[in-house]
Amino acid sequence: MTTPDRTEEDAAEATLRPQTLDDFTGQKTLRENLAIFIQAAKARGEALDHVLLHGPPGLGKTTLAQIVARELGVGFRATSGPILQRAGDLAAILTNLQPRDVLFVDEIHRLQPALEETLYPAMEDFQLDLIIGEGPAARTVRIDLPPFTLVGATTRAGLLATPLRDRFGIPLRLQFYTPEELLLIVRRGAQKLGFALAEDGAEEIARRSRGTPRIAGRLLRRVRDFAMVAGRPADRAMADGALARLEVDRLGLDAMDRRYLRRIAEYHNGGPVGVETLAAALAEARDTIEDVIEPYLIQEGLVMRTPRGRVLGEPGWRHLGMTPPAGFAIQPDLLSGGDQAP
Ligand SMILES: Nc1ncnc2c1ncn2[C@@H]1O[C@H](COP(=O)(O)OP(=O)(O)OP(=O)(O)O)[C@@H](O)[C@H]1O
Ligand SMILES: [Mg+2]
Repeated sequence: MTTPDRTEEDAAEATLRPQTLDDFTGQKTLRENLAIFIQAAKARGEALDHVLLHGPPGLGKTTLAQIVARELGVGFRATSGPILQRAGDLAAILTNLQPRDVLFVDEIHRLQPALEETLYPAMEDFQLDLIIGEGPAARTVRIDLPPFTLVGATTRAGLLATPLRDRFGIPLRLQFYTPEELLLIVRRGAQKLGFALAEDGAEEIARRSRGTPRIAGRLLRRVRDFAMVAGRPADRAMADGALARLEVDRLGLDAMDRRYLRRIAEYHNGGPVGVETLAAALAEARDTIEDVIEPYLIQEGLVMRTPRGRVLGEPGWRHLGMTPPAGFAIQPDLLSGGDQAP
Protein backbone atom coordinates (compact mmCIF):
# COMPACT_ATOMS: atom_id res chain seq x y z
CA MET A 1 0.00 0.00 0.00
CA THR A 2 2.65 2.52 0.86
CA THR A 3 5.14 1.39 -1.74
CA PRO A 4 6.16 4.65 -3.38
CA ASP A 5 6.47 2.89 -6.73
CA ARG A 6 3.80 3.49 -9.32
CA THR A 7 0.96 0.98 -9.45
CA GLU A 8 -2.17 0.58 -11.60
CA GLU A 9 -4.25 2.45 -9.11
CA ASP A 10 -2.10 5.51 -9.61
CA ALA A 11 -3.81 6.24 -12.90
CA ALA A 12 -6.10 8.17 -10.55
CA GLU A 13 -3.06 10.34 -9.79
CA ALA A 14 -3.59 12.54 -12.83
CA THR A 15 -6.38 14.41 -11.04
CA LEU A 16 -4.07 15.38 -8.20
CA ARG A 17 -1.06 16.34 -10.29
CA PRO A 18 -0.04 20.00 -9.92
CA GLN A 19 0.02 21.81 -13.27
CA THR A 20 2.21 24.85 -12.55
CA LEU A 21 5.30 25.64 -10.51
CA ASP A 22 3.15 27.75 -8.16
CA ASP A 23 0.80 24.84 -7.63
CA PHE A 24 3.74 22.57 -6.79
CA THR A 25 4.17 22.33 -3.00
CA GLY A 26 7.52 21.83 -1.25
CA GLN A 27 11.05 21.45 -2.72
CA LYS A 28 11.41 25.19 -2.11
CA THR A 29 15.02 25.75 -3.18
CA LEU A 30 14.68 23.51 -6.21
CA ARG A 31 11.50 25.29 -7.25
CA GLU A 32 13.00 28.76 -6.87
CA ASN A 33 16.11 27.83 -8.86
CA LEU A 34 14.09 26.22 -11.59
CA ALA A 35 11.83 29.28 -11.86
CA ILE A 36 14.87 31.49 -12.45
CA PHE A 37 16.42 29.20 -15.07
CA ILE A 38 13.09 28.94 -16.89
CA GLN A 39 12.57 32.69 -16.84
CA ALA A 40 16.09 33.33 -18.14
CA ALA A 41 15.80 30.76 -20.95
CA LYS A 42 12.48 32.24 -22.01
CA ALA A 43 13.87 35.77 -21.99
CA ARG A 44 16.75 34.67 -24.21
CA GLY A 45 14.43 32.66 -26.45
CA GLU A 46 16.74 29.67 -26.01
CA ALA A 47 16.15 26.07 -25.03
CA LEU A 48 16.51 25.51 -21.29
CA ASP A 49 19.70 23.68 -20.34
CA HIS A 50 19.27 19.93 -19.77
CA VAL A 51 17.74 19.03 -16.41
CA LEU A 52 18.41 15.92 -14.33
CA LEU A 53 15.82 15.15 -11.66
CA HIS A 54 16.88 12.58 -9.12
CA GLY A 55 15.29 11.26 -5.96
CA PRO A 56 13.19 8.41 -4.56
CA PRO A 57 9.98 7.33 -6.35
CA GLY A 58 6.80 9.37 -5.98
CA LEU A 59 8.40 12.70 -5.03
CA GLY A 60 7.37 14.52 -8.21
CA LYS A 61 9.98 13.97 -10.94
CA THR A 62 7.49 13.29 -13.75
CA THR A 63 5.24 16.05 -12.46
CA LEU A 64 8.10 18.56 -12.52
CA ALA A 65 9.17 17.53 -16.04
CA GLN A 66 5.65 18.29 -17.31
CA ILE A 67 5.60 21.55 -15.41
CA VAL A 68 8.92 22.62 -16.96
CA ALA A 69 7.50 22.18 -20.47
CA ARG A 70 4.30 24.00 -19.56
CA GLU A 71 6.13 26.91 -17.94
CA LEU A 72 8.43 27.18 -20.94
CA GLY A 73 5.39 27.08 -23.21
CA VAL A 74 6.91 24.32 -25.36
CA GLY A 75 5.96 20.81 -26.45
CA PHE A 76 6.45 17.80 -24.18
CA ARG A 77 7.59 14.41 -25.42
CA ALA A 78 8.02 11.53 -22.99
CA THR A 79 9.85 8.24 -23.23
CA SER A 80 11.88 6.06 -20.90
CA GLY A 81 15.22 4.29 -20.70
CA PRO A 82 13.82 0.74 -20.84
CA ILE A 83 11.38 1.52 -23.69
CA LEU A 84 14.08 2.86 -26.01
CA GLN A 85 15.67 -0.18 -27.57
CA ARG A 86 17.21 0.87 -30.88
CA ALA A 87 19.22 3.92 -31.91
CA GLY A 88 16.64 4.43 -34.67
CA ASP A 89 13.85 4.90 -32.11
CA LEU A 90 15.81 7.60 -30.37
CA ALA A 91 16.75 9.23 -33.70
CA ALA A 92 13.08 9.32 -34.74
CA ILE A 93 12.10 11.04 -31.51
CA LEU A 94 14.96 13.54 -31.64
CA THR A 95 14.44 14.54 -35.27
CA ASN A 96 10.73 15.11 -34.67
CA LEU A 97 11.23 17.61 -31.87
CA GLN A 98 10.27 21.24 -32.38
CA PRO A 99 12.83 23.87 -31.37
CA ARG A 100 13.02 24.27 -27.55
CA ASP A 101 10.78 21.25 -26.88
CA VAL A 102 11.21 19.19 -23.72
CA LEU A 103 12.13 15.55 -24.16
CA PHE A 104 11.50 13.64 -20.94
CA VAL A 105 13.46 10.43 -20.47
CA ASP A 106 12.24 8.58 -17.39
CA GLU A 107 14.48 5.96 -15.74
CA ILE A 108 17.35 7.35 -17.76
CA HIS A 109 19.80 5.12 -15.82
CA ARG A 110 18.31 2.15 -17.68
CA LEU A 111 19.21 3.46 -21.14
CA GLN A 112 21.27 1.09 -23.28
CA PRO A 113 24.95 2.11 -23.37
CA ALA A 114 24.88 2.43 -27.19
CA LEU A 115 21.93 4.84 -27.00
CA GLU A 116 23.63 6.77 -24.27
CA GLU A 117 26.49 7.46 -26.67
CA THR A 118 24.02 8.64 -29.31
CA LEU A 119 22.75 11.10 -26.74
CA TYR A 120 26.12 12.71 -25.98
CA PRO A 121 26.50 14.74 -29.24
CA ALA A 122 22.74 15.29 -29.31
CA MET A 123 22.81 16.90 -25.89
CA GLU A 124 26.04 18.80 -26.36
CA ASP A 125 25.94 20.05 -29.94
CA PHE A 126 22.39 19.19 -31.04
CA GLN A 127 23.81 16.80 -33.59
CA LEU A 128 23.01 13.22 -34.34
CA ASP A 129 25.40 10.77 -35.97
CA LEU A 130 23.57 8.10 -37.87
CA ILE A 131 25.12 5.07 -39.53
CA ILE A 132 23.49 4.32 -42.86
CA GLY A 133 23.97 0.97 -44.58
CA GLU A 134 26.12 -1.95 -43.50
CA GLY A 135 29.60 -3.34 -43.97
CA PRO A 136 32.11 -1.50 -46.17
CA ALA A 137 29.35 0.62 -47.72
CA ALA A 138 28.28 1.94 -44.33
CA ARG A 139 28.72 5.64 -43.84
CA THR A 140 27.96 8.12 -41.12
CA VAL A 141 25.69 11.04 -41.71
CA ARG A 142 25.47 13.93 -39.34
CA ILE A 143 22.04 15.44 -38.80
CA ASP A 144 21.40 18.79 -37.15
CA LEU A 145 18.78 18.69 -34.44
CA PRO A 146 16.62 21.53 -33.20
CA PRO A 147 17.88 22.84 -29.86
CA PHE A 148 15.89 20.99 -27.18
CA THR A 149 15.84 20.36 -23.45
CA LEU A 150 16.42 16.86 -22.18
CA VAL A 151 14.80 16.27 -18.81
CA GLY A 152 16.09 13.02 -17.34
CA ALA A 153 14.67 11.33 -14.25
CA THR A 154 16.34 8.70 -12.11
CA THR A 155 15.90 7.31 -8.64
CA ARG A 156 19.66 7.48 -8.06
CA ALA A 157 22.09 9.82 -9.79
CA GLY A 158 24.89 7.44 -8.78
CA LEU A 159 23.61 4.94 -11.33
CA LEU A 160 24.32 7.26 -14.25
CA ALA A 161 27.55 7.09 -16.23
CA THR A 162 29.65 10.15 -15.44
CA PRO A 163 29.78 11.49 -19.05
CA LEU A 164 25.98 11.41 -19.16
CA ARG A 165 25.59 13.00 -15.74
CA ASP A 166 28.05 15.74 -16.67
CA ARG A 167 25.96 16.77 -19.66
CA PHE A 168 23.10 17.96 -17.48
CA GLY A 169 23.60 21.66 -16.77
CA ILE A 170 20.85 21.63 -14.13
CA PRO A 171 20.98 18.65 -11.77
CA LEU A 172 18.19 18.79 -9.22
CA ARG A 173 17.75 16.52 -6.23
CA LEU A 174 14.30 16.00 -4.75
CA GLN A 175 13.97 15.59 -0.98
CA PHE A 176 11.34 13.85 1.10
CA TYR A 177 8.53 16.24 2.04
CA THR A 178 7.98 17.50 5.57
CA PRO A 179 4.67 16.66 7.34
CA GLU A 180 3.72 20.35 6.96
CA GLU A 181 4.24 20.25 3.19
CA LEU A 182 2.34 16.99 2.95
CA LEU A 183 -0.49 18.53 4.94
CA LEU A 184 -0.83 21.24 2.27
CA ILE A 185 -0.76 18.58 -0.44
CA VAL A 186 -3.40 16.47 1.34
CA ARG A 187 -5.67 19.48 1.93
CA ARG A 188 -5.38 20.56 -1.68
CA GLY A 189 -5.94 16.98 -2.85
CA ALA A 190 -9.10 16.65 -0.74
CA GLN A 191 -10.36 19.90 -2.24
CA LYS A 192 -9.70 18.69 -5.77
CA LEU A 193 -11.54 15.45 -5.02
CA GLY A 194 -14.42 17.39 -3.45
CA PHE A 195 -14.00 15.41 -0.25
CA ALA A 196 -14.83 16.84 3.19
CA LEU A 197 -11.77 15.95 5.23
CA ALA A 198 -11.46 17.30 8.78
CA GLU A 199 -8.19 19.06 9.63
CA ASP A 200 -7.12 16.37 12.11
CA GLY A 201 -7.85 13.70 9.49
CA ALA A 202 -5.62 15.52 6.99
CA GLU A 203 -2.86 15.77 9.61
CA GLU A 204 -3.04 12.04 10.27
CA ILE A 205 -2.69 11.22 6.56
CA ALA A 206 0.16 13.72 6.10
CA ARG A 207 2.07 12.33 9.08
CA ARG A 208 1.82 8.79 7.78
CA SER A 209 2.68 9.33 4.10
CA ARG A 210 6.36 8.41 4.33
CA GLY A 211 7.42 11.87 3.13
CA THR A 212 5.98 11.05 -0.30
CA PRO A 213 3.19 12.89 -2.19
CA ARG A 214 2.29 9.78 -4.20
CA ILE A 215 1.59 7.90 -0.96
CA ALA A 216 -0.31 10.90 0.46
CA GLY A 217 -2.57 10.88 -2.61
CA ARG A 218 -3.11 7.16 -2.36
CA LEU A 219 -3.92 7.21 1.38
CA LEU A 220 -6.24 10.15 0.80
CA ARG A 221 -8.25 8.22 -1.80
CA ARG A 222 -8.46 5.15 0.44
CA VAL A 223 -9.56 7.12 3.51
CA ARG A 224 -12.21 8.71 1.31
CA ASP A 225 -13.46 5.22 0.42
CA PHE A 226 -13.62 4.14 4.07
CA ALA A 227 -15.41 7.36 5.08
CA MET A 228 -17.92 6.99 2.26
CA VAL A 229 -18.78 3.41 3.07
CA ALA A 230 -18.89 4.05 6.83
CA GLY A 231 -21.06 7.11 6.22
CA ARG A 232 -19.05 9.04 8.78
CA PRO A 233 -16.98 12.21 8.46
CA ALA A 234 -13.31 11.69 7.73
CA ASP A 235 -11.65 12.88 10.93
CA ARG A 236 -8.57 11.62 12.75
CA ALA A 237 -10.28 8.53 14.20
CA MET A 238 -11.64 7.60 10.78
CA ALA A 239 -8.23 8.10 9.12
CA ASP A 240 -6.48 6.19 11.88
CA GLY A 241 -8.86 3.24 11.54
CA ALA A 242 -8.51 3.19 7.76
CA LEU A 243 -4.71 3.37 7.86
CA ALA A 244 -4.53 0.65 10.51
CA ARG A 245 -6.57 -1.61 8.23
CA LEU A 246 -4.15 -0.87 5.41
CA GLU A 247 -1.32 -1.90 7.78
CA VAL A 248 0.26 1.54 7.63
CA ASP A 249 1.81 2.07 11.04
CA ARG A 250 2.16 5.28 13.01
CA LEU A 251 5.37 6.25 11.18
CA GLY A 252 3.77 5.50 7.83
CA LEU A 253 5.79 2.32 7.34
CA ASP A 254 4.20 -0.62 5.56
CA ALA A 255 4.56 -4.38 5.99
CA MET A 256 7.63 -4.52 3.74
CA ASP A 257 9.43 -1.80 5.68
CA ARG A 258 8.76 -3.62 8.93
CA ARG A 259 9.86 -6.95 7.48
CA TYR A 260 13.13 -5.30 6.43
CA LEU A 261 13.74 -3.81 9.87
CA ARG A 262 12.77 -7.00 11.69
CA ARG A 263 15.10 -9.05 9.52
CA ILE A 264 18.11 -6.95 10.57
CA ALA A 265 17.05 -7.05 14.22
CA GLU A 266 16.13 -10.70 14.54
CA TYR A 267 18.54 -12.47 12.20
CA HIS A 268 21.55 -10.17 12.34
CA ASN A 269 21.35 -8.79 15.84
CA GLY A 270 21.00 -5.28 14.42
CA GLY A 271 23.74 -5.63 11.80
CA PRO A 272 25.95 -4.82 10.03
CA VAL A 273 24.48 -6.93 7.26
CA GLY A 274 25.14 -6.60 3.53
CA VAL A 275 22.38 -5.41 1.21
CA GLU A 276 22.74 -8.52 -0.98
CA THR A 277 22.07 -10.76 2.02
CA LEU A 278 18.98 -8.74 2.88
CA ALA A 279 17.77 -8.78 -0.72
CA ALA A 280 18.05 -12.56 -0.88
CA ALA A 281 16.38 -13.09 2.49
CA LEU A 282 13.48 -10.77 1.66
CA ALA A 283 13.18 -11.99 -1.95
CA GLU A 284 13.39 -8.42 -3.24
CA ALA A 285 15.64 -6.95 -5.92
CA ARG A 286 18.62 -5.10 -4.51
CA ASP A 287 17.53 -2.00 -6.47
CA THR A 288 14.13 -2.05 -4.81
CA ILE A 289 15.75 -2.21 -1.40
CA GLU A 290 18.16 0.61 -2.16
CA ASP A 291 15.84 2.89 -4.15
CA VAL A 292 12.43 2.28 -2.63
CA ILE A 293 12.69 0.90 0.89
CA GLU A 294 15.88 2.31 2.37
CA PRO A 295 15.94 6.05 1.55
CA TYR A 296 13.10 6.91 3.92
CA LEU A 297 14.21 4.54 6.67
CA ILE A 298 17.70 6.05 6.48
CA GLN A 299 16.41 9.60 6.56
CA GLU A 300 14.39 8.77 9.69
CA GLY A 301 17.44 7.21 11.36
CA LEU A 302 15.78 3.79 11.61
CA VAL A 303 18.64 2.23 9.70
CA MET A 304 22.12 3.33 8.65
CA ARG A 305 24.32 2.52 5.68
CA THR A 306 27.87 1.75 6.71
CA PRO A 307 30.85 0.43 4.74
CA ARG A 308 30.22 -3.00 6.30
CA GLY A 309 26.50 -3.11 5.69
CA ARG A 310 23.20 -1.97 7.16
CA VAL A 311 22.91 -1.28 10.87
CA LEU A 312 19.69 -0.77 12.78
CA GLY A 313 19.57 2.62 14.48
CA GLU A 314 18.24 3.21 17.97
CA PRO A 315 14.89 4.55 16.61
CA GLY A 316 14.67 1.37 14.53
CA TRP A 317 14.88 -0.81 17.64
CA ARG A 318 12.36 1.40 19.40
CA HIS A 319 9.94 1.28 16.48
CA LEU A 320 9.99 -2.51 16.53
CA GLY A 321 9.33 -2.41 20.25
CA MET A 322 12.60 -4.23 20.87
CA THR A 323 15.59 -3.40 23.02
CA PRO A 324 19.02 -3.21 21.37
CA PRO A 325 21.37 -6.03 22.42
CA ALA A 326 23.58 -5.37 25.44
CA GLY A 327 26.57 -3.22 24.55
CA PHE A 328 24.72 -1.81 21.52
CA ALA A 329 26.42 1.32 20.34
CA ILE A 330 27.25 2.44 16.85
CA GLN A 331 31.01 2.24 16.57
CA PRO A 332 32.41 5.38 15.00
CA ASP A 333 34.39 3.39 12.42
CA LEU A 334 31.13 1.95 11.11
CA LEU A 335 29.84 5.39 10.30
CA SER A 336 32.78 6.83 8.45
CA GLY A 337 32.57 6.88 4.68
CA GLY A 338 29.39 4.86 4.17
CA ASP A 339 28.75 3.27 0.78
CA GLN A 340 25.92 5.67 0.18
CA ALA A 341 25.48 6.69 -3.44
CA PRO A 342 25.51 10.43 -4.05
N1 LIG B 1 4.90 18.78 -4.90
C1 LIG B 1 3.77 18.09 -5.10
N2 LIG B 1 2.59 18.61 -4.77
C2 LIG B 1 1.47 17.90 -4.96
N3 LIG B 1 1.41 16.68 -5.49
C3 LIG B 1 2.55 16.13 -5.85
C4 LIG B 1 3.80 16.79 -5.70
N4 LIG B 1 4.77 16.01 -6.15
C5 LIG B 1 4.18 14.88 -6.58
N5 LIG B 1 2.85 14.95 -6.40
C6 LIG B 1 1.88 13.91 -6.71
O1 LIG B 1 2.51 12.65 -6.46
C7 LIG B 1 2.28 11.76 -7.52
C8 LIG B 1 3.60 11.16 -7.97
O2 LIG B 1 4.42 12.13 -8.57
P1 LIG B 1 5.37 11.79 -9.80
O3 LIG B 1 4.69 10.80 -10.69
O4 LIG B 1 5.76 13.07 -10.40
O5 LIG B 1 6.57 11.10 -9.05
P2 LIG B 1 7.95 10.55 -9.65
O6 LIG B 1 9.03 11.19 -8.84
O7 LIG B 1 7.97 10.76 -11.12
O8 LIG B 1 7.90 9.00 -9.30
P3 LIG B 1 8.64 7.78 -10.07
O9 LIG B 1 10.07 7.79 -9.62
O10 LIG B 1 7.92 6.56 -9.55
O11 LIG B 1 8.45 7.99 -11.53
C9 LIG B 1 1.58 12.55 -8.62
O12 LIG B 1 0.26 12.11 -8.71
C10 LIG B 1 1.52 13.96 -8.17
O13 LIG B 1 0.21 14.42 -8.28
MG1 LIG C 1 7.87 9.38 -12.65
